[in-house]
Amino acid sequence: MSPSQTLLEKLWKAHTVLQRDDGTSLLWVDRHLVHEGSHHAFAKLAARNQKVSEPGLTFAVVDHYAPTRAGTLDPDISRMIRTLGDNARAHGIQLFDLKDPEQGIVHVIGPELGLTLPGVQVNCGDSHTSTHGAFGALAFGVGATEVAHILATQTVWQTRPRTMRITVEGTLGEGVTAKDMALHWIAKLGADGARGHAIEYAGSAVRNLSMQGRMTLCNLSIEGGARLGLVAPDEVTFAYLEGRRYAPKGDNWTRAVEDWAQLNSDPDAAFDREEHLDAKDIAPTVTWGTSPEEALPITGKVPDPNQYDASKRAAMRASLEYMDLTPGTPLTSIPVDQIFIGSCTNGRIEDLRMAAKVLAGRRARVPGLVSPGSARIKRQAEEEGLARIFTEAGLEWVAAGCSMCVGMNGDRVDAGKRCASSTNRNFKGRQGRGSRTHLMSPAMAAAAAVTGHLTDVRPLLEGRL
Ligand SMILES: CC(C)[C@H](C(=O)O)[C@@H](O)C(=O)O
Ligand code: SF4
Repeated sequence: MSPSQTLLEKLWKAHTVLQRDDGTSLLWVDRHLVHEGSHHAFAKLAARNQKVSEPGLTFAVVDHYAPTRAGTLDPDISRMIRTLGDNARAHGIQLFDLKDPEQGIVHVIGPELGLTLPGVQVNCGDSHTSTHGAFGALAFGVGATEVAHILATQTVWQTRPRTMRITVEGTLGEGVTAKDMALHWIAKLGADGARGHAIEYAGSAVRNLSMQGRMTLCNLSIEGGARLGLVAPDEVTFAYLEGRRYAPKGDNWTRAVEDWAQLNSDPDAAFDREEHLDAKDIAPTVTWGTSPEEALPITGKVPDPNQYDASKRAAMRASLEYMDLTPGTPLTSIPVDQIFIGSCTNGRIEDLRMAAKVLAGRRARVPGLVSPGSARIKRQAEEEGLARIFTEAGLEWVAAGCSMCVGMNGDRVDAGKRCASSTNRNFKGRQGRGSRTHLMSPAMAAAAAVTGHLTDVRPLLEGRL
């Protein structure tokens, strides 16, 4: 009998083509996803006169620069989009461009198309590739040099991360979501709390999450310093994938599900680290600073650096200054200028449903943008009447893409403005030079839209506000 293994160890072994003496493994890549940022890698390939070795396993997606409104494109933006298309056509790669009915953010459409499956290795030149781990896929972001290596060989050299398990037991309260679970653990362990580790999420609170919630959780693994996130596949995973365009069909489906059901950590497998959380301790959480770890329950106050460890004070003061916040201010008194709902973190149908539940029959006091994660989600939200709820509330309903998560397509937050955002990064200038970002769930962003300041969504959901 082989010794007990964690899910990561099983996946790693299954993809190892060869191992170097220093412990680095050459891994086989089953799905290589490329977005506009791949142009450096394609240029490297061209300079060496190399071809893409597995064009059938490579998929190109326009997302970072995707315009979300009609109108003339900035020449630099259209050049980025055109370059991706040219590279895809030159190498015979399937392209999901702006006109494709399946267009969207790479980490949203991979799962929607059934390209992301349990047990496969997914790589992309993008840190939030960790999202796909929600399916029990070995999925991690790589840099430009590695993208070129994968294009040329369909393999990547990688050191195996250490293993870590975060177990969350219990039931999340009303209005508390996977986003809050993620911000909660990152606040507790720190933005590099999981550095060098692959996190497997387990426990009843994780099992009870939908695939959308699991994707949100795995997406944010990176913001806590982890290399990747994983959730062992189960019935919820299989139900999500069945019938998807690239998912196995017929007998292959039946056989695949039998195999996938084996993809879990053995009961007595040892992890390098274990963390345990209780779902009932998790409140709707918002960030107040410029790192995802600078997060607190919405019922809290802007922290006073003097009450924290000396090693933290300088960074906290810098965050407070950038965010223009005073210690002791209740978080719910912080006014916002605008809101954004979207991104690969929280731009899926369930996220939009939650936000719409808060906004239904209400008016937003501040402007805001709602950008679905994909064209498919956009159609679904329109059919379900969610889009109408957003526009009737006074928010702008736009096309799919990374949009205001990173502002590369021109959807930016102006300098000095404060945005309640369903995204994953609140770094200085992330949503535009001088912009101030408060991260939260889509429901919480919707609540902030209704009141014009950071707000606990729970009374709104209960109809008490
Ligand atoms: C532009 C891209 C490479 C980047 C990433 O790696 O994640 C972006 O998607 C982000 O979220 O910051
Ligand atoms: S939506 Fe944001 S986090 Fe996700 S890939 Fe795009 S820029 Fe990165």
